[in-house]
Amino acid sequence: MKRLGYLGPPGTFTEMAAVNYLEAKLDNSSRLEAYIDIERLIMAIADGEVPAGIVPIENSLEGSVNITLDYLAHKVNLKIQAEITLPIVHNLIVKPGVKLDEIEKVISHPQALAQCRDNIKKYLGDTEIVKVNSTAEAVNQLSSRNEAAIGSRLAARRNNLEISKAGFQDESRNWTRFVLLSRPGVNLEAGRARQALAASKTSIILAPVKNRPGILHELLEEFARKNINLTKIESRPTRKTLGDYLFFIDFEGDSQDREIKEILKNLRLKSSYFKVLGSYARLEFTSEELAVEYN
Ligand SMILES: O=C(O)C(=O)C[C@]1(C(=O)O)C=C[C@@H](O)C=C1
Repeated sequence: MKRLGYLGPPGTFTEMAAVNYLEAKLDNSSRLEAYIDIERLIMAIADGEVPAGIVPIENSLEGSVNITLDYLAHKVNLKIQAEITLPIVHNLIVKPGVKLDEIEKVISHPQALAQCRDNIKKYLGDTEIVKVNSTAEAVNQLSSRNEAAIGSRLAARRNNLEISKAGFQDESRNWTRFVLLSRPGVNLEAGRARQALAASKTSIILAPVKNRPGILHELLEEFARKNINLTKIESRPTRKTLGDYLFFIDFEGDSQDREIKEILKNLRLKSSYFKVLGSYARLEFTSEELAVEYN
């Protein structure tokens, strides 16, 4: 692959996904390139500035990363080449020696702030909340004793900061799903890997032909009839009319399988918008399995 874009700067959880992905692929020659926000990274892949990139797409506490879904639906034609799932541990990070009652402002990425919503209230009350492009940007920005950032242990260590509270997310079990994106026609999954990386999941986006009773049921019945397990269904606005939706559907199986090809053909006939985002391998890491630990 040689160059792999990720949501940076160094110290983000997306960097952790990228490093662990390359390690699983036994790839020690690709260079990581940090992009400061998800929008810029996705456009850079689409424009051919970087051959591939890793972005967050869903979290177990806060749900979808909408910017990623919306760009994949409306702005670009990219393929998902792999899925990487990681456990996420957030930390409340401060200048050395700062006590909780000194903190007047908390800085982080909106997903991280949302994953820690209850604990922010519980420990910091009605503190000011500042949203930035990534958790690592928040940690890098921390400049006074009245501020705290939410981010990775690695980012705290790199900036010589202190962890005031580890495991600051509202539920101790917390995962984020990331996807590896590239332009169509690129096959990044060939080659060596620490584990078999066969395509085992497919993601599509569709809009039903007509908004009428039972249409969603009809579409989903295609999967039920062939005993195909759906792993996610999510709706996002079409951006045309209020009440019109695109459905993002993930399911188990490879779009090259005969049965799945047939399902996709039938769905396409019943859709006014239809896009296959790709069939891809899933890499799921537990904290023990992470080759590179950022948490
Ligand atoms: O800001 C980061 O560190 C990221 O990698 C982004 C991101 C996200 O957008 O979901 C990744 C993992 C966590 O869910 C929190 C933030």
